[in-house]
Amino acid sequence: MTSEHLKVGIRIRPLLGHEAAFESVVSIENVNHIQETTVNVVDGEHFLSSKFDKVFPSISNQENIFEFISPSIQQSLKGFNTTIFAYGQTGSGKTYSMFGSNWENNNPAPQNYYISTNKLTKITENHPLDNLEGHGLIPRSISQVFESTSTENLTIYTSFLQIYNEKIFDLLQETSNPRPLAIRENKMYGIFVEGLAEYIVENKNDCFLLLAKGDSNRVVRQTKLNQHSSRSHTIFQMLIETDKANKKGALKKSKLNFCDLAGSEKYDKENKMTNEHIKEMTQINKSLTSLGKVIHELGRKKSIHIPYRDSKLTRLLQDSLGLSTRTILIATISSSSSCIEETINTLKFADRAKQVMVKAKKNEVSALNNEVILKLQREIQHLKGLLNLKKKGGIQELQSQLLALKEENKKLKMMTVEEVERLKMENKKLRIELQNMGQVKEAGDPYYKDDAISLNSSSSMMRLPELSPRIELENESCPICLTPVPCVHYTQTSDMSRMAISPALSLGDMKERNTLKPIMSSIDFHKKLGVRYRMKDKILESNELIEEIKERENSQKQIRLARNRLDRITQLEKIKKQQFKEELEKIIEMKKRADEEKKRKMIKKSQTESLQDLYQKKKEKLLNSLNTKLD
Ligand SMILES: Nc1ncnc2c1ncn2[C@@H]1O[C@H](COP(=O)(O)OP(=O)(O)OP(=O)(O)O)[C@@H](O)[C@H]1O
Repeated sequence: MTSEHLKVGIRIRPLLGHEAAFESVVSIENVNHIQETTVNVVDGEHFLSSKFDKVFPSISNQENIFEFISPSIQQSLKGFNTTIFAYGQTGSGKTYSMFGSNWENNNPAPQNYYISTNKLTKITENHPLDNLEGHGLIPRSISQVFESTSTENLTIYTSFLQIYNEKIFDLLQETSNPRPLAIRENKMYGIFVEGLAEYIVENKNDCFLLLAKGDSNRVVRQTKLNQHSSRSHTIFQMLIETDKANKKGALKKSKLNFCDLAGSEKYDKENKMTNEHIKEMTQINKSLTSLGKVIHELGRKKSIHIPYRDSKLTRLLQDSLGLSTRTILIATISSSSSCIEETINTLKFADRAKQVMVKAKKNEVSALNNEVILKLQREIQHLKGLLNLKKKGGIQELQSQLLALKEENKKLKMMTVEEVERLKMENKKLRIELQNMGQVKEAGDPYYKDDAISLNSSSSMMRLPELSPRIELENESCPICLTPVPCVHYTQTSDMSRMAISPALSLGDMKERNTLKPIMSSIDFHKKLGVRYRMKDKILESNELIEEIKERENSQKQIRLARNRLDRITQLEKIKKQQFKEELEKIIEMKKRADEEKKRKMIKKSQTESLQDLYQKKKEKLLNSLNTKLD
């Protein structure tokens, strides 16, 4: 384990057209391409001079910046986790540095670079992916990963996410109605995003496609300082796993993260900002403040509490900040006097970041580690089971696999490194076989029906086995992320009675994107990438997701039925209660009326009696008076 400072490079952006009226306030000491390490920001009111690992003048090109991070990319292939950050004010050149001009404005409008037909033809005819000039750090790193090592014995998983308004979204999803994903943590995987698609990539073209796909899904908006300002933080990750053990019998595993942060922004008093824009700005500034606090704490010699949980960004990057990860910060600044305060703030942040110590260590695990072997065996069991089910629909076959696996477990203690490698290779082979099967609709395949609806003629999306009609689809929630469909895992089709699932990226969808044509031109659009999803307690393969979904759907159906029954009983109870209440009210009313009647009768009776009494008395009185007169 080696202890080192977080590496910080400062990139100065040249003055752009809209800054022509302003002067440059940023200067560098020792202006030559090797020793530039001190940057000065000076005007009548401000003075700041700070030293960093490297300061790139505005004339630097993408190659110069890449040279700064390239050794760390190489290290990531040796098992070191590596994170590259771009931090800076909005419009200062973060996305330009990370992605490069080739990738600018994918969203929403095509970039001039590509519309220029001469250039387009030229780029397309030659090797478009080798046109390094317009590539930033991410595409250059991808090229380095694939060019500097044989990937035959590597498995590389790629994911791409954005954090927008404190919610995490998978940028490699099919749906137009994305749903937020949750951060989870467990012993097996550390911190991870549940249900995030991790595509298996075999070459740089696969990676470029994913990068382009994700980039086109990113939220952008026009700000005062940037016409296409990124409004979300993005993390593009390559998870590199070796399939072959090294001389010491160890397998390596490393994460390569590229984090393009959204730019901090000040309230624009001149132009009225929409509520949505203000909300975005507040969330961006808040999460950048959290990042600043975490960096500040990490930079202190004795820190009691590091507030990783204050924002999704810091929580996600928890194991990439200050722990066992090589971290490089590229802080981008504008040299314009109009941005001086923001530039000073960025440099102060970068200054704090350089105090952070990281303890980079190789992520190696012995190939003979029981957990590794068991995990591989379990995966093979899963994959074989899925293949058998697909090929024969044979449960018996699956059971015999299980027996064989138990036998294998007995031999666990006697395993050799070669045998573990064989397991890894078998694992990879099975996954590819399974992946290929997913593309083709096979005759006699129990999962596919001839009349299954076509989702997209150019797409090779996998379909769910035909399910019973699902008319209440709109209210359905996804069994994976438990949010209403459509979501990352489910794509809603036009036919409301069926559902489609897209476990692998449909590259066919990319075909029509004008902006990406030069990059896409040499790519096999019908290729299908394998994908896995990390869940709370396991990893799901693309095909396995179908089983999982069926299972969850079944239990969800049971829950729904039970809920319906309960609802009906409650409803009945309510009706009965109402009826009882009405009956009771009727009886009370009747009793009241009877009482009144009785009373009335009694009154009448007493009135009649008193009348009779009076009559009797009068009669007697009259008789008496008559008798008296007669006497
Ligand atoms: N080093 C550079 N040389 C030439 N142009 C640059 C450079 N850096 C940035 N630009 C240009 O400046 C503009 C803004 O750059 P960019 O979009 O990369 O900024 P950002 O920091 O990512 O902004 P936001 O945070 O708003 O997304 C773009 O038009 C880009 O082409």
